Amino acid sequence: MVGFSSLSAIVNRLRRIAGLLWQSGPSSCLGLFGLTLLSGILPAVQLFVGKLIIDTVVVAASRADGEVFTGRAFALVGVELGLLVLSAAAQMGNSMLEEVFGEKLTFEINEQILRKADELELAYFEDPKFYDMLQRAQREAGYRPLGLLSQLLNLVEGAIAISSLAVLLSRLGFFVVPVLLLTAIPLVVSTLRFVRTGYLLVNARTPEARQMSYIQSLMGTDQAAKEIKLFNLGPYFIESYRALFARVHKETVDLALRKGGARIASSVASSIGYVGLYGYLIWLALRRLLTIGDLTLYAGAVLQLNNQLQSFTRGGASLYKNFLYIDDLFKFLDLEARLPTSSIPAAIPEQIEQGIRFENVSFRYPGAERDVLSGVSFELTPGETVALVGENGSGKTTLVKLLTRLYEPTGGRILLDGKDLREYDPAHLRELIGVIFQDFVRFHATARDNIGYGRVGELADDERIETAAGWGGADAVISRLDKGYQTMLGKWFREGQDLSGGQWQKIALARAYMRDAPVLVLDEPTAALDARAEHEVFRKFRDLRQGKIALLISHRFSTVISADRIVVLEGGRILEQGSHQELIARNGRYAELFSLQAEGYRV
Ligand SMILES: Nc1ncnc2c1ncn2[C@@H]1O[C@H](COP(=O)(O)OP(=O)(O)OP(=O)(O)O)[C@@H](O)[C@H]1O
Repeated sequence: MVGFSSLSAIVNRLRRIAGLLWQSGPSSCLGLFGLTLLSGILPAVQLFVGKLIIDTVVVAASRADGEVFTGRAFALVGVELGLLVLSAAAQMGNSMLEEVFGEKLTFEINEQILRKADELELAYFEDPKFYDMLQRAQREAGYRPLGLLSQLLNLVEGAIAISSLAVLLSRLGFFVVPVLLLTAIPLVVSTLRFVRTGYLLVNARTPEARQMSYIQSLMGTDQAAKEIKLFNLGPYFIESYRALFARVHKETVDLALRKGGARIASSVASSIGYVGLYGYLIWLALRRLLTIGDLTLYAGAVLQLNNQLQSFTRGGASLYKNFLYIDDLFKFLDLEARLPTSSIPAAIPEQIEQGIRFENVSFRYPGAERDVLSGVSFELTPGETVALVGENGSGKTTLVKLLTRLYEPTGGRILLDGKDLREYDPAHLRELIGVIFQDFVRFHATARDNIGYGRVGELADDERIETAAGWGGADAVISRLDKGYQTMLGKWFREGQDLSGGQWQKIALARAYMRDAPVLVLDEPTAALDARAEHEVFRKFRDLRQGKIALLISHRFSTVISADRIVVLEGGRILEQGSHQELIARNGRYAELFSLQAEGYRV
């Protein structure tokens, strides 16, 4: 069967699920189990008391000393009432516990998903297959575990009820239970088969489901709303949504029709068994081999057993279904971080002495067909500002991703003070680097937190946050906000205030400075800033970079000029490097790009 190659795999899964349930609430688990046992036994006990009542009534009516029996009959009715109340209380307790426990369980699993997403490296987040897995895991976390739990309990309850009814019916004849079991087989087989088909279908169309949720999120958030309205894209996206739905819906209809047909056929088979046994009971009663009480008892028991078998099958199928789906969750939770790291990481240097050296570094994105960096060698020394320039797609940002160990070079190595970056703990290494990416994040959080996230351990340090804001030029932006640093930024949450592109960039820059790290990486840090703000940012940057390693990526030559050294990348290779004057004198690609830009300013 899908996903379960062996019995040991099933046992493993069961153990894992049991562990999850237990971890989420041991007392709830025990409570649910106890109530389930009770609910399982009660139907057979009720039937049996029912039989005793009828037999007692018959005796009371037919004998002279019937009064004794009448009292007994009423006492039994009292017992029956008690059983009914107990059964209702058990069911109520069960559903209450399930509701409360289910929420806790869902939370536990969602938290595990978040932890896993945090642990996995960037490469996963750039792979569509990862999103399929994540989508499946998140979809399942909401209700599968609870479904699984309640089905497991229902099944236990059903098994107890079936066994107790089987014991009752075995008094009638050894063949009764086997007949009912045999006629239930078609139902079991077809139900399990369709569960598997349904699962395969849902999994196969995860990409379509993701495309649909992408359209939903596009049309449901502020980021895209502007362009969607301006380009009148709404009807187009809605039409795409419809087309995707039509594709998946057709398959759903086909499956439902096939499922319906098979269900009718298997129901006929199980009805034949039930009706046959019912006829047999009538025949026994007519031959006075059964009392009226017996007839009522056995007829009820046959009917109940038949129903129980059907719901047991359906419950088993749902359990199997949840088992399959929950396997997707476990597959996601079992993903392993791919970054090779040393088991005994090297100590991060207190102060960087020699600097960072790229040695013949090559890189190819996972699944890509060509290298985006090849044979890149250059150095970054403390106290020096290096600017990376190059046309779009030449590999500048990729170099930063390698430096920050968001990716691993596919060839060559990067050394920090003579040691390969792989020898350091990635989290510790990243603490050395303050970085702003060109696609920085606009956190829908307070201005204070937006900056403080740069060093989350210092989130309570207002002074540090304000200093970083000053360095990034965000202080002036924040002073104009209604609630200053406490202002919620972005429009998603209550009282949120949105900022302009340049203002957001200043906040992100402050976040990078919050680190006060020995390595500063600024990838297009001023792309959204006006000329005055840009000038100010670089004036401050010159003061701040003292003694630090600073790597600057920019298309603006006004920014690049001030760097100590400029490295020109083209097609993933270093074309030339040197100071601005040296490169201009060389009259190569840098000089060409520089004069192109300078020409743009001439009138
Ligand atoms: N996650 C990715 N997966 C596959 N290819 C990628 C990925 N990110 C970037 N690339 C490719 O790698 C190349 C280098 O991209 P990179 O972002 O490093 O360029 P860049 O020099 O920073 O460009 P820009 O000046 O436009 O910011 C490009 O051809 C790009 O298509």
